[in-house]
Amino acid sequence: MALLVRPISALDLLVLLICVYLGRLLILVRHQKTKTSRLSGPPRNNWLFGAQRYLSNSDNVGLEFAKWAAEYGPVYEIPTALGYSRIILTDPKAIAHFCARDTFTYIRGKHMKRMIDLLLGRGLIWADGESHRRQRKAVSSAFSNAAIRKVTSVFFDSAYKVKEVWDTTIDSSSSDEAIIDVQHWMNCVSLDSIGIAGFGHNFGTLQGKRSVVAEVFDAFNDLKPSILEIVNFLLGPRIPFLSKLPTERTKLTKRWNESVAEIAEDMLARTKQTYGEDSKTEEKSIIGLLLKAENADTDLYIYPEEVMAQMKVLIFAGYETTSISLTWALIELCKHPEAQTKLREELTSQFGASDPTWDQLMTELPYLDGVVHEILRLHSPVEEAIREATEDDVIPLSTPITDTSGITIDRITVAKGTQVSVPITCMNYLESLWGPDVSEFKPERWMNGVEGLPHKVQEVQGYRHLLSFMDGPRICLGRGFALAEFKVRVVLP
Ligand code: HEM
Repeated sequence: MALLVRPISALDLLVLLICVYLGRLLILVRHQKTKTSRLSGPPRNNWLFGAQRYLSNSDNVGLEFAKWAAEYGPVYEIPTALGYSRIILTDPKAIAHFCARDTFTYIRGKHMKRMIDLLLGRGLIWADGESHRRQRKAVSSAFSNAAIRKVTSVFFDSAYKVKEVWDTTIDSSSSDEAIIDVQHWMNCVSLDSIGIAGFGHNFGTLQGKRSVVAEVFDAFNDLKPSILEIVNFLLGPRIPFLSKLPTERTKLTKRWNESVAEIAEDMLARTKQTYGEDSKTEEKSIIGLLLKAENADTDLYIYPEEVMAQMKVLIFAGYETTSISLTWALIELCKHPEAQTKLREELTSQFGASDPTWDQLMTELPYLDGVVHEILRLHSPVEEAIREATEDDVIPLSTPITDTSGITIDRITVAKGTQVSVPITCMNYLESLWGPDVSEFKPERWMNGVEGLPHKVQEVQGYRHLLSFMDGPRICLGRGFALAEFKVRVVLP
């Protein structure tokens, strides 16, 4: 009997590969489902994208998560792409457990790390575990209170420059009105501040200088996502090669990398020249500390390729977060003239026409403090912290929940590979924590210190019981920098 053997075609190979991929996917999904607690959550209406398409079209993801928390309980799961799901934690004890294990048991997924690598290199935001600990130690002294105290004058200088431009615009307007693009100016303030205070480099955007870095950021924001990008965003975590597809975003990422690398190399060269090998000059700037760390004799060793990455991280992390918060501060103050009056009274009664020092800004202006924290609560620029479990884990809960089989549980099991998330903005919107006035702009709620906050809120760990800067090993490194800049900007509207 003759056996007909057909050569394997490319199509056969493709079908085989797809079958292997889907088979592996099924096994993984099954493994996670059997080892992870069965939690309630919104239904899976779309197998391909799960709830991600719905969330990416939402104006306020925090409110969506808060709505689901009210419906399904403080810990629930949402469907994600290709049959997977993500656990959402709003229970304070569960979040504390998660944050304490951040960078070791919970790390960013492979796809996210690849995207960070392309954009920022293998610096602090990319690193996990011991590598993260070492890098963080190397740069954290640059953000000490003593360091921020020294650069507060930079924030005042930038604030005065903006005030001057705005005064001129208003004075030269022929009518009673003048249109000011607040977001644009807040971007300039943030970029110039991080440049001067962080690296001694003046981007000069407040003086109207063109900055490629700012242009690339603007282009990123204006980018209308192509089909490829949407597919990469939604399916990339499960189909990693999608992040390699050439898109407009990858072109912009390349431009951003080149422009920052150019500035960074220039800064590195200048700083090395200024400090010199044996210079006794005190190192104040972030770049100075990074260079010090580049010397292998110190215990703060950072590899040369990480120095550049760290600089990208600082510009990236410090630029838009602060400018978004500053813009929201001005919007809320415009909507609440009574808050403006209270702020002015507090300032003029204590300091007249002079500028408060860093210490006074931090401790002697309770209403200003309330305004700043209320903005951070209502308009947190970072929406969610998503991680993947590197091992099976058990997360304890402060409030028992009922799983889908009707059993009451006071801890949940999480299988290796499961996505777990802290929905930062949602935590700030939960009526169950903050009370019925949760959506109101009320600086007064911060006036009696953290003891004045509702008891439930006090169960949340983190800076002032807010997760806007996250918590644990990845808590925002620049929070002191951001708060000082924020307060200076709000006292000089
Ligand atoms: C209002 C302003 C800011 C907010 C709300 C904010 C919030 C955050 C949050 C939530 C994270 C953690 C993200 C995650 O774990 O996924 C973070 C990380 C970080 N932030 Fe900020 N940030 C602000 C301003 C700044 C500024 C001005 C700088 C620097 C000058 C900065 C530097 C960093 C760095 C370096 C990290 C990474 C820390 C690590 O992975 O160890 N941030 N920030």
